[in-house]
Amino acid sequence: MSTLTVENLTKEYGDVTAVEDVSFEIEDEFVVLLGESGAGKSTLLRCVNGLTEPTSGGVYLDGEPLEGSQPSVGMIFQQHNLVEGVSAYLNALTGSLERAGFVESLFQWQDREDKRRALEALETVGLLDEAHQRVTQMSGGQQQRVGIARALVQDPSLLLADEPVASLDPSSAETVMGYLKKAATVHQVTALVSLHQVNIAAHFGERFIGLRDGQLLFDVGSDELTGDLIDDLYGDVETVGLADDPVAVDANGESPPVDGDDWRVEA
Ligand SMILES: Nc1ncnc2c1ncn2[C@@H]1O[C@H](COP(=O)(O)OP(=O)(O)OP(=O)(O)O)[C@@H](O)[C@H]1O
Repeated sequence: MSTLTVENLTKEYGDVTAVEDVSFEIEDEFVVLLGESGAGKSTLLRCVNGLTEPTSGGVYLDGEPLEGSQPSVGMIFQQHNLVEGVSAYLNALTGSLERAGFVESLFQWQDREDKRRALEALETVGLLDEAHQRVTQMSGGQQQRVGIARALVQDPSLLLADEPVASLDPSSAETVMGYLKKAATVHQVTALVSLHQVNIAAHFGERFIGLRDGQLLFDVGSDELTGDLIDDLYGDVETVGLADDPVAVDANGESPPVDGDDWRVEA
């Protein structure tokens, strides 16, 4: 398990401040990043994985500065970014490219260890039986699970996901999130996942970081995520079924339903 430290992070695009002086530290947790469209979630994740250079502030993994793309950071995108026309297995195997570099990987692909790791990752996401199926013949949810497997093959110590289930129907979204959480747990990887579906966030998150207009609005545990906080986060957006009680657990200590309209923010 690793510790991610985000320290006074600011990112400006010309006159637009996408992320403003955000600080937090996460360790051994499955953390959900919440915020409406334009709140700065993608920019924050891109600064953490080195795709975007911060204007000021820093990002550290286990105390070491994270600069540029790092193999220790696995990323799962909304669009799966898979290699079309080849199998789930070969796509999972490309995760080793991130770890070893392209030329080395051409040789390493003969490496039993990488092959074993790819099959193991596909098993983690429940796709071992489909390992040799072409990804273009798979559903959106299955493709995203291949994306998770690919990130695992990279052997990261930090897993980032930017709206990983935004394009999926509620049932597939729940399935994919279940596998994502399992992947983080089994591989003991700290995870930071941006989501806009509050119901799914409440079901899977262990901690919630809310961004509004680029600023950190809240950083709370699952028993502190209230309807009021969600209202603050989404402003005028109507929330359905959110009480003042914590949304992550009900009176019986149960998580709210993932399906169903209750708990969902209506855009
Ligand atoms: N490359 C860029 N150039 C200029 N402005 C940008 C760029 N990327 C993001 N922004 C701006 O920064 C702000 C935050 O955008 P960002 O994409 O990080 O938000 P978000 O919360 O991820 O939104 P969404 O959920 O819609 O992706 C927005 O005002 C956006 O227009």
